[in-house]
Amino acid sequence: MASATAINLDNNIEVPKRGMPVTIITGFLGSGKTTLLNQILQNKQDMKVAVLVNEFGDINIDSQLLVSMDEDMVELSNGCICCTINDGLVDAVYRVLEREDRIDYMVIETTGVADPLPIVLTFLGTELRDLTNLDSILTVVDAESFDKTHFESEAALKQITYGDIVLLNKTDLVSEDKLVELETFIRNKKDTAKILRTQYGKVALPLILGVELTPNDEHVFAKDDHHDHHHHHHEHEHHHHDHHHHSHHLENDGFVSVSFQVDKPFDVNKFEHFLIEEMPDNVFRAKGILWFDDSPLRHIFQLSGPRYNLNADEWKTTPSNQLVFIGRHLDENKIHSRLRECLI
Ligand SMILES: Nc1nc2c(ncn2[C@@H]2O[C@H](COP(=O)(O)OP(=O)(O)OP(=O)(O)O)[C@@H](O)[C@H]2O)c(=O)[nH]1
Repeated sequence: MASATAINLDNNIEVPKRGMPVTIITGFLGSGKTTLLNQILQNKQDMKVAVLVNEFGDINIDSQLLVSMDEDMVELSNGCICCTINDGLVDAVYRVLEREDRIDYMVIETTGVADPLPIVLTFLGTELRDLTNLDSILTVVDAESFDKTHFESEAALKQITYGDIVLLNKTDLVSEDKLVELETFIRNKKDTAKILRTQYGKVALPLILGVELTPNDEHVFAKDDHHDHHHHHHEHEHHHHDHHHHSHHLENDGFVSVSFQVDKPFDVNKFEHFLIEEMPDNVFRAKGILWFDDSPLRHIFQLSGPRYNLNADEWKTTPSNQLVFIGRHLDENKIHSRLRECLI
């Protein structure tokens, strides 16, 4: 734990002087991590927050959906942060630390299929240990779709095990009984976790930032590290410039991503038909920024489990279509050909 005296910022978040405080946001696909990040950015007041976003997929959709893309924002490319030796992450953190303007806090959003341990060890077990102060690991849980099988994903369970704070999110979609059942499950996995119920990630920031909950000792974590990362066969080599490889990780509990990007608009009726009639069942998560020929607006598409929605806002870039689908055993050719049929 950091022992340094804390400075009190206007919004009462206690930020220690020693090392830049870092919060890691983890949580399964579609649980509400980006939504939480937007809550933080909207309520941070005068605090300067640097954001690192790591996405599973070849296109950065999340970073385009954050409320501010201003200068205090840094984007971490879709590289692999599944490994303990994690130069991309270390470099991105250095870029933040070396900035001339003041940065008070760093928040990292991990991909939904990531085990957070390698990221934690990057902060506690490298030279970053002296420059940063890992404040807490926040785990966002989708109260509607999480159940005891945790999506047959080892990563989903690890995310809970390493969470100092668990945000039980989407409480609007479930009964009190289900919430109590999930809280019991979470406590059984980690009895010290602070559980907070949330809707759309709304939570008072002093409850989640500057809380100094992560033990500042890599040995607490390192005992869990052996079987996961040293003996675990990586399908990909570290071709940091070869995006195609990164979209086909086999180590992500079988989850793969398929991306589609094209500079032509969709016909809205054809796309709706695709959405309702042709969306493969094994797509667990999809998101995109959509361009329809009959609309001057951009449409934000979100699909998570059984639910999807489309919201319109203004284009901030030249219109184009960008979509990412995530699931197990996805047929890339089929998804691409169906989408091409939706184009004008
Ligand atoms: N009903 C409901 N929907 C929510 C809530 N929080 C988030 N959502 C919706 O859930 C969907 C996924 O939210 P995101 O914040 O993008 O989830 P994520 O964890 O960043 O997803 P990945 O980037 O795929 O890992 C979006 O459509 C959100 O609007 C909530 O509390 N209630």
